Amino acid sequence: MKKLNELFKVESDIKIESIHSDSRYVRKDSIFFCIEGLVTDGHKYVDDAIFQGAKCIVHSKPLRRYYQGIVYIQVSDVLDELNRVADLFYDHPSYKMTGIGVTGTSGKTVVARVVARLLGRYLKMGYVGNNGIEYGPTMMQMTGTTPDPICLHRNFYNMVKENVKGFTLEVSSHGLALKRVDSVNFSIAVFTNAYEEHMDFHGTVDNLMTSYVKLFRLLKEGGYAILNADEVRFNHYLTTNYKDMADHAKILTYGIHHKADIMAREIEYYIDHSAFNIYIKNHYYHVEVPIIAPFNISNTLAILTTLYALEMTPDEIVNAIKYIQPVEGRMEVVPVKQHFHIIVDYCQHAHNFEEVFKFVHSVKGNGHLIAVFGAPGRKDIHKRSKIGALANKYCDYVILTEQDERDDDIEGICSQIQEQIVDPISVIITDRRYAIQQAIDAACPGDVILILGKGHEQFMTSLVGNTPYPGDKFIAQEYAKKLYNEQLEDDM
Ligand SMILES: CC(=O)N[C@H]1[C@@H](OP(=O)(O)OP(=O)(O)OC[C@H]2O[C@@H](n3ccc(=O)[nH]c3=O)[C@H](O)[C@@H]2O)O[C@H](CO)[C@@H](O)[C@@H]1O[C@H](C)C(=O)N[C@@H](C)C(=O)N[C@H](CCC(=O)O)C(=O)O
Ligand SMILES: Nc1ncnc2c1ncn2[C@@H]1O[C@H](COP(=O)(O)OP(=O)(O)OP(=O)(O)O)[C@@H](O)[C@H]1O
Ligand SMILES: N[C@H](CCC[C@H](N)C(=O)O)C(=O)O
Repeated sequence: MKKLNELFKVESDIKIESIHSDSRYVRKDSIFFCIEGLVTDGHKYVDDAIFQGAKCIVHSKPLRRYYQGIVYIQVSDVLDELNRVADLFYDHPSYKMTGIGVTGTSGKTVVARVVARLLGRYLKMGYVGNNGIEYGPTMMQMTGTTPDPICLHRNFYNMVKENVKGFTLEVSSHGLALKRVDSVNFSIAVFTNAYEEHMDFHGTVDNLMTSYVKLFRLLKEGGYAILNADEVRFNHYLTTNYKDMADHAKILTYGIHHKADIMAREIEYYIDHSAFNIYIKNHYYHVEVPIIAPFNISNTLAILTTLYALEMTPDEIVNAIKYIQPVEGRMEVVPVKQHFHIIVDYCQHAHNFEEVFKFVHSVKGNGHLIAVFGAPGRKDIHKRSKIGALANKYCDYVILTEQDERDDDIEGICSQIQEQIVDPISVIITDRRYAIQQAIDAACPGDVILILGKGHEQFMTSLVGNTPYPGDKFIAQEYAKKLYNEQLEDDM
């Protein structure tokens, strides 16, 4: 809690209990920040906020009415002010911890989650990202990736109270563009990869790249920039658009194909693990990880390079590799007793589908590839035909199903995907649970079932909002177990 005159240059010393940018959550004795959004404008909700108990309004446009007893503060950029005040209100919490930001199109969750878990073996760590917010006993689900500054600093404040020493934060390109992390102190910034995605929001590749570069500008003086040597295009963009980065940050690189500080070579891929030689500066080791697919080797290198930046020795890093486990819903192999494989993955973009299909195709031997997936409603509609064409190229059987329908139409979405599927047998089973069960019923020894798109998520977004969903892994595992036991009984 702070007095208003500790947050702004004003006379009023009223005690501020909380800060908000959404009028629907405003509480008594609070500050309301009016944000101009893409859908609506926070300036419209000032009266609601005051009715709910706001005592101070921070705005950029003239307001319709001004009430007695309310402090109005007009600024040129409310988001900048929100960042400054959120950080100050919560006592600069991110400066009291080691902040590790992870950005890029794909792999943020894997890298941020595993780094937090590996470091969590030595000290208290926090994690904020697509799989939720986690520190000490706190575990919250989230629907997005990077929260707004108020949510971030409130959670950082609670982390400091819990004696958390460091955090990993997934920083989306949206989060960077919409100034969600402008007031966060980052000691390490990690880059995974850049694909031409989210164009509906960014408009151009240039805008997307500019967003990613911003994380490196936010690095504290002398912090570490961890770059993927295989991402030649982004590295070029970064060095031409942030020319003096090397004067402010220490740079470390990782790579599978290009020369880097930390490299993986002689990689062997299997359906349930990978083996490779790792080169850390002038040290060399042979390692095995229960992590699958080429992109996850790249993620593993990003993770290990982060440990290196935190001054772990090569021997300590190699020891830490033993504790790497797959992240929930990210190329997660579902343990079943049958002789087929089930993998759950959080494919979001067409390029994710391509890489996952390609990988499974290359390791599955003579088995069939059975895929269960759909596409979300009202989002990236061009993706539908692309993933249909990819399924046509790589799969043997395809079951199209629901995935976050919103106010769209599942049958319609599935049909748009199905139009591109000519060779493999494809069916539409809109009930996702039944679709997964059908795939398991159809599987023979050696086959691989890929259940894509929902990953770890335990909700389904429909017209009425999020409704509970047990999760792809749970449904698959339970059904495979039931089937196995029934077969055992039949055989007896
Ligand atoms: C494009 C985007 O990021 N939009 C976010 C943004 O919405 P917006 O700017 O359109 O806000 P708005 O709905 O127009 O409202 C404007 C302001 O009025 C306020 N308001 C609104 C209604 C009301 O009754 N009272 C009120 O005060 C809102 O709280 C807001 O401050 O601010 C909202 C409030 O914080 C977010 O909920 C919303 O995220 C939406 C749900 C979203 O889908 N975001 C996605 C695209 C996103 O950010 N995804 C990335 C990950 C992407 C990836 O890598 O896959 C992420 O980091 O989550
Ligand atoms: N390094 C990578 N390169 C390409 N694809 C990847 C990489 N890592 C993961 N993927 C694919 O992207 C999916 C999402 O991975 P992850 O959740 O780690 O990414 P993210 O950056 O957090 O994505 P989002 O912003 O959509 O939540 C995985 O399920 C996998 O299919
Ligand atoms: N199952 C979710 C995924 C959200 C992915 C998130 N990264 C984003 O796009 O904001 C949906 O399709 O709505």
